[in-house]
Amino acid sequence: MSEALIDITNHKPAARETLLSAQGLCFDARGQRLIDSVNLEVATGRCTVIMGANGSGKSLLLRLLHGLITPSAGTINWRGGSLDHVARLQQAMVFQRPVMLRRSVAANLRFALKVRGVHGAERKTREAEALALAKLENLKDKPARVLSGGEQQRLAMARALISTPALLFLDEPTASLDPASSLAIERLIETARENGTTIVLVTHDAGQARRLGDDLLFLHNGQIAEAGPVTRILEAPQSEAAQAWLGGRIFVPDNPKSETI
Ligand SMILES: Nc1ncnc2c1ncn2[C@@H]1O[C@H](COP(=O)(O)OP(=O)(O)OP(=O)(O)O)[C@@H](O)[C@H]1O
Repeated sequence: MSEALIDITNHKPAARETLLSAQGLCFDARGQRLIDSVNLEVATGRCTVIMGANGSGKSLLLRLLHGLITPSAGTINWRGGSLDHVARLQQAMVFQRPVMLRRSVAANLRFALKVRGVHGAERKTREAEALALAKLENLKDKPARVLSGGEQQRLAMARALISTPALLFLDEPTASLDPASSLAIERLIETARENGTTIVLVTHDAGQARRLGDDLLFLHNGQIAEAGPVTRILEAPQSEAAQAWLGGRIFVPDNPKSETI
C-alpha cells in the first residue's frame, strides 16, 4: 500500500493518529454538487497539499473541513469526535487575502488570544513571541490595514499560530506575494510544523507543494481524482485530470481530447 494518508480507495490508512477525517462529504449550492463524496484522512504532523484547477472546489473543501460551512451530506470527525466549537478552537485558517481587524498589529494578535481565553502575563508573552516570529516587532503599533500585502500575510500567519493550533488550514497563502515574502511565509509554515502543527495547504505552486508537502490530494470537479505522496503524484500522476493539469492542459471529462492552454 502507498504511504498516502488521504484514503480515497477504502484501503486501511497508515498507522498514524488521524486528526481529521471526512466521509462522503458533499456540498450543494443552487442545485449543483460542488463537493462530491470526498473521503479523506489527515494524520497528525503531516502536511497535506490540495491542488486542482480553478473552481475545482479546493476552497470549499477547506471551509467545510474547518466548519465554516455546513456539508449537504457526509460527516467530518475531529480526533474521532465531532467537529464542534471546542474542536474548531484547536484549528486556525489563513486565507489568500488576509482579513484584518481595524486595529493595530498587536491588537489583532491580542484578539486571537482573547477569543481563546488567554489573559494577563501569558497573553503578553505570546504576543511578543508572535511578533518576533513574524518579524513584526517594529510594526506592532501600526494599524494592521496599512501594512503591505506581505506584512499582512505574516501577521495573518502570526495570528493563526499564536494559539499553537493542532491544525492549520492555509488557502493559497502566498498567491499574491513576491518570492521573498513567499519564502517568509514558507519559513513560518516550517516553524509551525516543527512546533507540532499539522498543515493542510491549498496551493497552485508545484514547487511549494514539493518543498512543504507530504501528501497530495488532487481535486477535479469537486471529487478527489488522485491522492498519494506529493513527489509520486507530481512526477507520475495517474489520473487523467492530474496529468492534464500538471501538463498545462485543460481536462474536460466529456471531451477526451484535452486542450493545451
Ligand atoms: N456559496 C456558493 N454558491 C454557489 N457556488 C459556489 C459557492 N462557493 C463556491 N462556489 C462555486 O464552487 C466552485 C468551487 O469553488 P472554490 O472556490 O472552492 O474553487 P477553488 O478550487 O478554490 O478555485 P480557485 O483555484 O480559483 O481558488 C466554483 O465553481 C465556485 O463558483
